[in-house]
Amino acid sequence: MLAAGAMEIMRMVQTGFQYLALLQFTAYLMPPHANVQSGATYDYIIVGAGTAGSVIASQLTEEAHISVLLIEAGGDAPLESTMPAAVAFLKNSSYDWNYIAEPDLHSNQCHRKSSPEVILGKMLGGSSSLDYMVYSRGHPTDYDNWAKIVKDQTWSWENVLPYFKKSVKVDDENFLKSPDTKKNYGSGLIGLTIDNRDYANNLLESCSEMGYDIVTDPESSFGYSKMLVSMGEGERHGSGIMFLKPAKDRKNLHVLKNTFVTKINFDEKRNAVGVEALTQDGRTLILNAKNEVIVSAGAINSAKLLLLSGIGPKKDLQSKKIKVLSDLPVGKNLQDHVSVMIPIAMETSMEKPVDPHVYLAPPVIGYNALDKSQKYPDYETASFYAHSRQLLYYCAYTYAFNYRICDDIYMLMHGQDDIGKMGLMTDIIHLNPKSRGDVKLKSLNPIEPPAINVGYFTNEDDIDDLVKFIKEFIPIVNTTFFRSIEAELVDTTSGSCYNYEAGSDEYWRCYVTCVYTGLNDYSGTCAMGSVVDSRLRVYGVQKLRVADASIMPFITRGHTNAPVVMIGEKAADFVMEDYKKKYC
Ligand SMILES: Cc1cc2nc3c(=O)[nH]c(=O)nc-3n(C[C@H](O)[C@H](O)[C@H](O)COP(=O)(O)OP(=O)(O)OC[C@H]3O[C@@H](n4cnc5c(N)ncnc54)[C@H](O)[C@@H]3O)c2cc1C
Repeated sequence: MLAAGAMEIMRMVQTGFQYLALLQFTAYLMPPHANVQSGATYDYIIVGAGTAGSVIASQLTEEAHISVLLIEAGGDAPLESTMPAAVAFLKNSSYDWNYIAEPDLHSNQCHRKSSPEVILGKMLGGSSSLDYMVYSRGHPTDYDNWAKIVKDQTWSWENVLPYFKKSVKVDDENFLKSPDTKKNYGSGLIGLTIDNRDYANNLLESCSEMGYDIVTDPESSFGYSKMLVSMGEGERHGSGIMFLKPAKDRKNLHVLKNTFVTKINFDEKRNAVGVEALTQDGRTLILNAKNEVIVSAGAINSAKLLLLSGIGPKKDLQSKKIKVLSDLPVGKNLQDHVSVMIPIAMETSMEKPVDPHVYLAPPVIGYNALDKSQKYPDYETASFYAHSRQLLYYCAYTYAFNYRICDDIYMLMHGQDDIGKMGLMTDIIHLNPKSRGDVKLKSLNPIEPPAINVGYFTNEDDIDDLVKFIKEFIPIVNTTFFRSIEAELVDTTSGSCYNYEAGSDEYWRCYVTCVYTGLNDYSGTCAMGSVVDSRLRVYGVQKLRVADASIMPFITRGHTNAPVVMIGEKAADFVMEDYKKKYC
């Protein structure tokens, strides 16, 4: 069992990292743990020091007279979270919430478990400390659609673009000189790096041969390019370090680490007045917010906390005997991107030593639509060159497919000699899935994980769409470069789809429901327009905002980290504007 061996190695490396964490290499990059007593009062309490929470805390504490308590269930982000090549190791560690979803419709076919893993960062920086760092903003129409939902222009593309620009910088003269970068980048804290390794050029030539545009800026609506990743000087630029490091010595920022918020407290007029939290050593703290509580616990845990606090669907809350403060569809509308892997076996090549400061594999990204006259893309291709041995790790560990499938892929990719082969692994990603899941409470015990129904393929149109996207992509193996190296598509289903004629729609439908993966871009559970208004205030109560991936009414046509940073920046502005109206 090759894949089982690869998993053992992954676990051993993780154990090594656990020991390294005892040395606290990253502590100097983050704010210290605050000494906070039960009963203490702050101007604002932020729940979750993740992607959005770190941005908001950093922006609010720029005003020295505003006190902020930032409460995070995890601790400091560890050394491996800063190293781009170690990106995969944090999954299933103590820095992940390690949630398991309810069984879904198809996972039992080719995955090791019949329930998908739900990966979420549990540390300063949250999921931005363990994500794959692909920088993408989504398409302008995403935000114009959000604006339509709330019937005002607060979230139109025109009004979110300045916030995207504000948080990032690109130190690459050639990239910025190109006409299609459209002056879309600013001089913010998060560095962005274009991976310029030559490997990618052959694939880009093949895309051009297929008639697709080659662009410099992956943020162009359509086209294929080298990937932009949230990295600077060879290190991950996640929200935790990039936003909290500059704020770490501020006297008005108090960070409670390893502390789990269990409930939002309200007064009799439904004003949020603070939270209850559980410390690592089992103490319960009652903490007060003079102005507001801001929930930034991510799409799964924000929904859970609101439900525990009496904000959610009346019927569900009453069935759990929770007093209903506001009857809202909290937890509904859960969305994620789903991808299907397409490996292509390529030329023989030597493995290169791993450099921890280089992105794990040279990547190419493409945005495409079946209808070429359409203004927005409906699928993305994220392609990585990797050695067959690396692919074994992706298959078994990252994608959690069953060992039989991973062993077969490895044998097909690796070939007969000891050197092994390079492969091109492409994730075909549905950018606008119709399927929806939900988050519900399993019990009243706040420590117990919620019931997460990821909902993949509950709308079968998503399967049909993916079949069409795959069929449009795979002729790439017939382009000049891939023909010259005798590249071959690898059947990853390990016999599961042999009942169907290879290449038929039925075959590809079987393929899709075998080797799909959710991308952990969870969003939509406290959606704007149904749970929060366009200034992210929760309907039916006062002094409570939600600001994180949960507020997206529709998932963006790209990945979700950059949009969440933008949401954090905008939320901080809303809070400051309201503060100034009240006090200035
Ligand atoms: C494995 C993986 C790979 C990804 N790859 C990419 C990518 O390449 N590109 C991209 O753009 N996006 C990617 N994403 C998605 C992106 O990282 C997330 O959408 C985004 O970071 C979510 O931000 P957030 O603020 O909503 O939540 P988070 O960043 O998850 O922050 C929530 C924080 O709240 C804390 N918290 C939760 N509950 C409580 C509580 N009760 N009390 C106290 N604290 C609490 C959590 O510990 C966490 O720190 C990936 C995600 C994952 C998991």
